[in-house]
Amino acid sequence: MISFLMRRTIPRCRAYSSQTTSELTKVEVNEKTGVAVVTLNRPPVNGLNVAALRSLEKVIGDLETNKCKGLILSSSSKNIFCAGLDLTEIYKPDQEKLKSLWTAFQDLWIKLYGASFPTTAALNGHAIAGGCVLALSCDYRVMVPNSSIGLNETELGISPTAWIIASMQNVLSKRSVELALLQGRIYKTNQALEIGLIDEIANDKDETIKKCEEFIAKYSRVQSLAFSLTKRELRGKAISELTSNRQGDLQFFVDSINNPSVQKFLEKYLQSLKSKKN
Ligand SMILES: CCCCC/C=C\CCC/C=C/CC(=O)SCCNC(=O)CCNC(=O)[C@H](O)C(C)(C)COP(=O)(O)OP(=O)(O)OC[C@H]1O[C@@H](n2cnc3c(N)ncnc32)[C@H](O)[C@@H]1OP(=O)(O)O
Repeated sequence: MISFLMRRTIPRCRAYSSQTTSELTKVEVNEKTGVAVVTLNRPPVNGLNVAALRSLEKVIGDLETNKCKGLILSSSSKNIFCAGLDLTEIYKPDQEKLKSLWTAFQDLWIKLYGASFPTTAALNGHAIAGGCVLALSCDYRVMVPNSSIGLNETELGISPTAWIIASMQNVLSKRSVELALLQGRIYKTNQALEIGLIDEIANDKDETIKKCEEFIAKYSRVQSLAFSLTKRELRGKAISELTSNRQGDLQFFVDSINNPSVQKFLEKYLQSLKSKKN
């Protein structure tokens, strides 16, 4: 359990206190503001396996319980926010693990997209596929230059499900969503800003966090209850639709991944990622 001790006398530079929940997700809470920096920590690329997804979900649940004032989602990697689902878990998958993976991703999205407090993504690097979904689930995105963000699922041979489309529609124009998803397009930082996929550019990781703090501070005069009820009104439909069709959504994912042409693509894709270094 994360405890929130408000010691207003703590100097600014020492305000964040480390409260590690698990090695996979580090949590630091600013004791002055009640804002939590949650850092994804699964090197090398923060690939999302079941443990990483569950760890982040638990942290968000704890932050809800403790009436967190805001969340800044960050990464311990130098140049990668999150490379999406762990590809090694979806290539030649164990069927039970595959189901657990998608169920954990659904659970995490429901908590993050529906969080009752302001949420931000401090994108200190690439945010691809599932990594982009995490960013889209937040209320605000700040990214460093020369990074990439987008949903490349159609390139992988699969189609995004309704709740993922809803997350993108929440942020982009209808036209931009169509282009982004149908082309499986990955955007560079400046292109992402142009279409509204991110909200701001920052020079480095520290500045992404500072800009996220500034965004969250804008809510200091907003009543928490009014904030959460309004957010629920705005986002509740997409969440209810997934909640009432979790099994169908899971089956769609499992069938998509088990499709032989998707497996064939994944084999080549993984090889191409590995051979980049040679
Ligand atoms: C599949 C889906 C679903 C159906 C449902 C529909 C919609 C769902 C939408 C949300 C769901 C999304 C599913 C996914 O998230 S699938 C994951 C897709 N991710 C990617 O395509 C990203 C692939 N990675 C990259 O493009 C690059 O690695 C990078 C992130 C740009 C970073 O580049 P770089 O800094 O050059 O690092 P490397 O490429 O050398 O990578 C280092 C190391 O990490 C391995 N790796 C990279 N990505 C993954 C990954 N996602 N999972 C597991 N491992 C990964 C890479 O192979 C290298 O390994 P070695 O060091 O051993 O060579």
